[in-house]
Amino acid sequence: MANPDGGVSVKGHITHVIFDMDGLLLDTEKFYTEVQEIILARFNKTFDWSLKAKMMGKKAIEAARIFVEETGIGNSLTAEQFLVERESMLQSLFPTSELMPGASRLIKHLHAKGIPICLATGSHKRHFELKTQRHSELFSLMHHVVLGDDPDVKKGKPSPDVFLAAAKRFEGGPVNPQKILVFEDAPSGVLGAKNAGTSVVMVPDPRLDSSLHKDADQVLNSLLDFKPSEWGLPPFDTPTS
Ligand SMILES: O=P(O)(O)OC[C@@H](O)CO
Ligand SMILES: [Mg+2]
Repeated sequence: MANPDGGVSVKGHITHVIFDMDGLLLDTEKFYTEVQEIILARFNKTFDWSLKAKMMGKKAIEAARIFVEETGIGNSLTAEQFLVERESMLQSLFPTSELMPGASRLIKHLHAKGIPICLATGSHKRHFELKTQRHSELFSLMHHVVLGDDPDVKKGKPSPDVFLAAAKRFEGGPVNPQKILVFEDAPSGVLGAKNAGTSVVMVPDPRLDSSLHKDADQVLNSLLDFKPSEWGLPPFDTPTS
């Protein structure tokens, strides 16, 4: 559980780290929000953060079904049609993806200290490639990447599938989930990681209702605020650690 002051109540000796991608390492959630607002405007409806919270972190088709059902537009637009409609807009936005604050510093630090790191995202391969094309050097530091369309990921977050597949593929895996720390921004992702038995640091968008932080072991405003030593990980070399 998260402490109100953002402190750690569950300390563990972490040896491996799993990163979420969208909204955690890359500032891509804003693209989904933008295109969903455009589509809903056609139906004279508005997109809000309670719906956003239900969609984020999920596989594309799962999020699409939630979108058409919750907004009540399902009779006019199917989940499949919604995905087609948003695709051309997303394809032009994704290559402009930028890193979230502190993402590069943390990935490079853990890699330099020999901590095995990997990625576990709901994004499928085609979108992953578009989003990371300007950041291939950084993402190449990941030991492996598990994508939403991976055959081992039968169900998207909050199912533990993507995290269990990620834990299995580390050198000498499967790694004991108690030794793994997951970084997530989405409520479904935090729950998926807990369902896999790992510890979770949540870095939520400030617009997300704080009641949705409750399953995380630690809640931070930014990756820049992460203190590796609180989790038994090597500290940053700079004084800011
Ligand atoms: O699991 P992440 O990397 O957040 O990706 C999910 C994404 O498809 C949008 O929410
Ligand atoms: Mg995410």
